[in-house]
Amino acid sequence: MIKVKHLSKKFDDYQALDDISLNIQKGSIYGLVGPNGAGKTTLIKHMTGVYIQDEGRVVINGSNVYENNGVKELIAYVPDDLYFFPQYTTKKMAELYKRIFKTWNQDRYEKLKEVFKIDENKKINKLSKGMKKQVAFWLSISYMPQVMILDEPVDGIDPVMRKKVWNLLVQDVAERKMTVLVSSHNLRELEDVCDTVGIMHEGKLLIEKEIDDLKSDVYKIQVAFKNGEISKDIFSDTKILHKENRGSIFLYILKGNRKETIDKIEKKGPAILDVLPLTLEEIFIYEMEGVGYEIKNIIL
Ligand SMILES: Nc1ncnc2c1ncn2[C@@H]1O[C@H](COP(=O)(O)OP(=O)(O)OP(=O)(O)O)[C@@H](O)[C@H]1O
Repeated sequence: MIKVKHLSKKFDDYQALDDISLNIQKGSIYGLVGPNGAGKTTLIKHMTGVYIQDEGRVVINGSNVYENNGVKELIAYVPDDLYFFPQYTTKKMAELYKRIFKTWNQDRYEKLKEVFKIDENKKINKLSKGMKKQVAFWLSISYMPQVMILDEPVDGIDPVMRKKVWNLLVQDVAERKMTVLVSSHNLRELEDVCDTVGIMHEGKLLIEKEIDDLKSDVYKIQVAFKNGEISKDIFSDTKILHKENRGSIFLYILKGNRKETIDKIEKKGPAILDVLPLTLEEIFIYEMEGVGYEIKNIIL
């Protein structure tokens, strides 16, 4: 559905995107994560046809996006930095959308009044930051887009409304195979909704994986041996992302063949061996640590 092929972009001498390729399947939710300045918004602005790339292509439904109104009509884009016409109310925006988008669904817009509970006659610019985000999402999902591209969609929205926004998104993906790309720093919430996650760093895509694979690939173990030693050959086929010890108990974050490594440890007869699940947030932190983006222990 969405293909980004070898996309590169420089702002003057700064390489903001460096040979990015990614694939998003129809009817799936792709989570784009990365530290501040990684290039997420820049990538999104190429995917929505705002920026023109230096090299590469963005293809949606088989066609290039840039300067292609036919393709852009399929996409709803909720940017991080929202803009609304100064005098417009939500109702007036809905009337405008109705004229612009053939797929506008008035019935849905009306039904979602119950969900968003925002006065549609109030000027949008007079609403709070979180309410503006809600309005942007409400209007976008009411024209039944085939693709939704969302940059920090729940930033500033309260927890109850955030849950409702995610639920609406998941519902449209399940019911009408909408395709979603969402950038967020809220990894706990992304983890619940995404099928695939892409981790960006310094303009590059470090990792792109289905979330289930990502979680089975990176794992945490707690291990202890009676003699207190761990032979190095246990980890010969695996990458140690992180290691620490509390007394004789060692905690490892490992990446690689889980079964082989666990088998090797078990053969050595450990006193303790626990394999613990990792959250997406932990995976992100350890992967970033692996590329030198460390979380230093700061003592104040
Ligand atoms: N229009 C621009 N002109 C020059 N540099 C830019 C421009 N837009 C972005 N950049 C630079 O490109 C890099 C990537 O920025 P971008 O906004 O894409 O990051 P991001 O991953 O979305 O970050 P955040 O999580 O903070 O929103 C940054 O170093 C930024 O300063």
